[in-house]
Amino acid sequence: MPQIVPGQFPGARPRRMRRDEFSRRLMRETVLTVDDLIQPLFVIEGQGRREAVESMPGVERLTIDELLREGEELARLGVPAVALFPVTAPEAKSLDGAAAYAPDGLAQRAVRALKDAFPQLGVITDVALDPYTSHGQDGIVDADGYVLNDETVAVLVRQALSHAEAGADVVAPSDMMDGRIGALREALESNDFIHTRILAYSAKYASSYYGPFRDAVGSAGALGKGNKYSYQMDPANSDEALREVALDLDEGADMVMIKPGMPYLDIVRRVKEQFAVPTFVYQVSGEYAMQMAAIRNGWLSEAVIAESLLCIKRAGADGILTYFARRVATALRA
Ligand SMILES: NCc1[nH]cc(CCC(=O)O)c1CC(=O)O
Ligand SMILES: [Mg+2]
Repeated sequence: MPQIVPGQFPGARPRRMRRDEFSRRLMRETVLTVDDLIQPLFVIEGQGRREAVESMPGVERLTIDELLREGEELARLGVPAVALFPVTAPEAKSLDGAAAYAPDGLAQRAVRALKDAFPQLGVITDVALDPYTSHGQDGIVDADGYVLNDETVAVLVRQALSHAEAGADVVAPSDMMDGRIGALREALESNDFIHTRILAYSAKYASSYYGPFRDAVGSAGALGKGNKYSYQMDPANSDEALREVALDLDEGADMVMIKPGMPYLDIVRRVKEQFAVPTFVYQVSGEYAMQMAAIRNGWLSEAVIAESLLCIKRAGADGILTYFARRVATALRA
């Protein structure tokens, strides 16, 4: 079909297809649906309480009974899964993060309660030690504060097994230790948790967009001026992400994740093109905070929410962890 008509201006009219809604709809390549959404939720001890997270307007920390209300609504809306992030009281934190694998810990109780009440709602748990360590790092540290790899992986294995025991459908290591996917897979297999999926935070960058999350789980104070540069990736790198993803897939990951989202969509595209595996993106707390701040100031329209998620999907994401999940699912159902 000749597109350019020689000697005529304009030579082609791509606007023809954009003229009417019917042809815009027919040529639309990407559609955001409820099936693409995962809702992260913060869990606290207690009963009948919701605490606002100041740097994340509209996001609350929930006691388990309130978590069940939220789970009911998300299940009703058809959101496929939630990702749980427990908040540990300062007195329960320790150097070795041992509270992470307590069989009756907050995370483990939250998983049990959700799976009992809403078996069809997928439950994803966070495998990492930062909510449980007194120094706010994702692992065990040596005398110089360096996060020890293999010692940390041993604890992550105990933590993941306690989540699987509680009924978690998916364990999601967000720590970036080397070799942890292989260790988790082997431990799950040899303990008969053959159905437990692993969502690997494979390319997790040392990002300043995590600030509001650290406020939400209370790891910001513990971490202080510390940073996570010795295990999370340098935002300058892209080839390194491909290597991390390749290793995690070899070690037995079912799904891989890139985090944060919007500033890292080139990574999402490279990963999806190279590996063609289930690829997830975390639209992180800072991305949420930025958009909410601008919307609340009247500087941006709330249409940016759906646009940002659509663009993440267009880049190659099969699913998105987003604090907007419930809001978007509600709008999509309307
Ligand atoms: N294991 C820690 C963890 N798990 C998820 C997030 C960030 C999520 C967000 O910002 O929304 C972080 C923060 C960090 O690495 O310091
Ligand atoms: Mg790795």
